[in-house]
Amino acid sequence: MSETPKIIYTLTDEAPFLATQSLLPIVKAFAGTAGIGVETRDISLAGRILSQFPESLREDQRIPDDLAELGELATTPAANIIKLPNISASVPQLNAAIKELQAQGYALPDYPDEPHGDVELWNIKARYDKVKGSAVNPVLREGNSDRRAPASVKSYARKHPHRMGAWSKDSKTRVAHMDGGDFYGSEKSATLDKAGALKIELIGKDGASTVLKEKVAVKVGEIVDAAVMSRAALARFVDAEIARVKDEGALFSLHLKATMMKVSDPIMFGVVVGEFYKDALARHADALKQIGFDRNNGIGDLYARLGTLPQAQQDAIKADIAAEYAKRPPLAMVNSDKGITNLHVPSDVIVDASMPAMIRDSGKMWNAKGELQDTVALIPDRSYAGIYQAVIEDCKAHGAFNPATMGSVPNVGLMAQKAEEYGSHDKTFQVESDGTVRVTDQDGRVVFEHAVEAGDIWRMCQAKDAPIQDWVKLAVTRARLSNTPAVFWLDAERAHDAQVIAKVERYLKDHDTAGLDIRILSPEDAMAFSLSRIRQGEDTISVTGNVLRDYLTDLFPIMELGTSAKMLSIVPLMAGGGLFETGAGGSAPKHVQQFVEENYLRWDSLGEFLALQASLEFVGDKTGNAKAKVLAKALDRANGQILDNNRSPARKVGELDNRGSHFYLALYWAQALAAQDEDAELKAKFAPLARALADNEAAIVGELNGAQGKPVDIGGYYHPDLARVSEAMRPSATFNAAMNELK
Ligand SMILES: NC(=O)C1=CN([C@@H]2O[C@H](COP(=O)(O)OP(=O)(O)OC[C@H]3O[C@@H](n4cnc5c(N)ncnc54)[C@H](OP(=O)(O)O)[C@@H]3O)[C@@H](O)[C@H]2O)C=CC1
Ligand SMILES: O=C(O)CCC(=O)C(=O)O
Ligand SMILES: [Mg+2]
Repeated sequence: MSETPKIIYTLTDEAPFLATQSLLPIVKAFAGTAGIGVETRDISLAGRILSQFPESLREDQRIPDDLAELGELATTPAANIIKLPNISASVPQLNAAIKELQAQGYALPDYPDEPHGDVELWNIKARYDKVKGSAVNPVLREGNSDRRAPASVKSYARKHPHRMGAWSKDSKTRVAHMDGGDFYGSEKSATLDKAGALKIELIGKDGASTVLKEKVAVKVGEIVDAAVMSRAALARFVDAEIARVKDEGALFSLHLKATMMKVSDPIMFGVVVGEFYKDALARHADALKQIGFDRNNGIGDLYARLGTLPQAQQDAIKADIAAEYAKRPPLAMVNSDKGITNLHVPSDVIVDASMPAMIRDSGKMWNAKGELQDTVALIPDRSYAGIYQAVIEDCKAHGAFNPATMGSVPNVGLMAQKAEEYGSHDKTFQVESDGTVRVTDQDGRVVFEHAVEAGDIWRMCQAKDAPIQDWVKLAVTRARLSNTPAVFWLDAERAHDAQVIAKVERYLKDHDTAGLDIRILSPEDAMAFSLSRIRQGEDTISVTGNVLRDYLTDLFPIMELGTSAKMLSIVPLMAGGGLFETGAGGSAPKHVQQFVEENYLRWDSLGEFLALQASLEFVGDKTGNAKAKVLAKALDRANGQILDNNRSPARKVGELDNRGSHFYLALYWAQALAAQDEDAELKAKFAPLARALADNEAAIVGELNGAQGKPVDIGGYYHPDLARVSEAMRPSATFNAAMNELK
């Protein structure tokens, strides 16, 4: 007898976690009718933290390491995981979560900023660092990524185009990047012909060696690369841009991925903070050192720590910062009402979402007065900055894109087994002294070396051969299935990409590509090509590495659909299981703020609906569970109806919100099951529910919308009270009673 099929639904953070408390009971009830078990695993930031410190907690407070369990599961054919977005915590977020948990009675240690020589503190820091940044996705993503807008979603967007800000030919908006001394310019890459282990050392000017990493296991055929970002060159670039942007009269903004690139990008963020506030920071260097200000955590860290200084000193520092602002170009704002700037917290402006939002808004960001203004976007490294400049140039020349007519750019992304930059954290170092970073193989041969200076960021990335083969295959399969041209976005001038191109050319030969249009173009050319097609209403598959996967799967959906929440995001796991990610965006902190202030949740769960449908279909294909297929087909119809009848969450109190959209999902799904004739048992089971929900539609929507409009206390931000959230998210007694009948 085969085991009961099982879907794992992840509990995460912020808006998707809140939404889950309303949606999950529906999912469990429906899936249960096909004998499918739906289990949850907690991979939230708070959950990840708690699981790391059992010895600090009471027995009843301890929780297992669900993420580690799912990481293992992902490498087996049994995996069927629905993964919602989670917080990739910056240090300020990590500290806030620890504080909240401590206040709730969890005796966790503080995050040690500088453990110095203390072994115990290093151990604590190491455990927190495991939880920090993008700690979840790389663990679960044991496959490559297939992200696209389903046909129904694309056709809805064409019929109901979202607003796109107009572009002017003389917009001052541009991308600023370095011209040398960056990762792009220094990258060296090699394809290894032997399995073994690499060693990373820093050789000082005096010839002494410091081992940075003793052993990096490598497989045969693996591509490794290493690159260095010069601290001095970065600082010079920032200084020059500060002056230039001031002359141009645009906003100054910085776009990094300090969450996912958790070692390198916070340091780069810190360099920009250091240059922007240079004089004030220098004048108060001693006091700031005393209070433990860390520029890598943003200027917000300074304000958070100021309180311990004498009032007069606080005032002096604030006055000097204000004086600094007067000398600098205006900063792009995250929240102009609260005075939160682009340089406050490294996790507020994240390049994948921030650049598309700016492009959607006519190339503008918010200034201190809360008005939109042209912006210079600093994306220091050249590896990917050019793609955004290409979009900006296209919009300046041809105007904004038109969602009613534009084509689509789905993505096939290389990400399995921690491919490329996003797997580099354990091989990224801020260099402590001038010298040479040298990588040698198991036979003592030098693989590559870089001359470095103190403060530089050196990093090494890996991309294994099997994932690359799988990625090429996935690209060809998608090109064939959708009969769409596919472009590999690879830059022959870039060391790493040159190695990948050789493999792509080799592995394409393993497939029947007759009649397919498959090309390899540099990212800038691929962007120009895809944009020219998009304007003709034509689709082009982007086949990219891990970083461009991230960037493009927010950029194109945000332009095409208004949001990346409506993306189908599938990860066919290499071991045969399935990982179904919901949407392509994040955990939407702004939505939580609105929810606690006015009990209105505008999170759109369409991504969850789409992922669930794919997951049910996967159960059906894999286990021959015919009922799962019937459920999946009916859910597909329900998703179409949600779109056609405009039952997605709106944005304001009084309108349908996340909970209302879940009610309509249940209604349409039940109706589709009651209407089908493939499975009589399901038909009989869902007919009464469909009737009850339809008969009570007005009452239920009245109860759901009636709850809105006042503050809700959910007992925490990172670790809210489950019972309170559940109560707030299920305010319709009529709906709850009808759902109970299904059991
Ligand atoms: N897969 C994952 O686990 C990911 C996690 N993250 C994490 O999410 C957090 C926030 O990241 P950030 O860059 O601000 O990106 P978000 O995607 O969370 O937010 C950007 C904006 O996107 C819109 N949005 C995103 N998802 C939805 C949805 N389902 N329904 C409606 N609107 C949506 C909202 O815009 P508006 O309200 O204006 O419509 C939102 O304010 C960070 O901690 C980041 O690390 C980020 C990306 C992916
Ligand atoms: O893991 C993260 O931090 C973010 C992931 C992300 O943005 C993406 O995969 O699109
Ligand atoms: Mg992303």
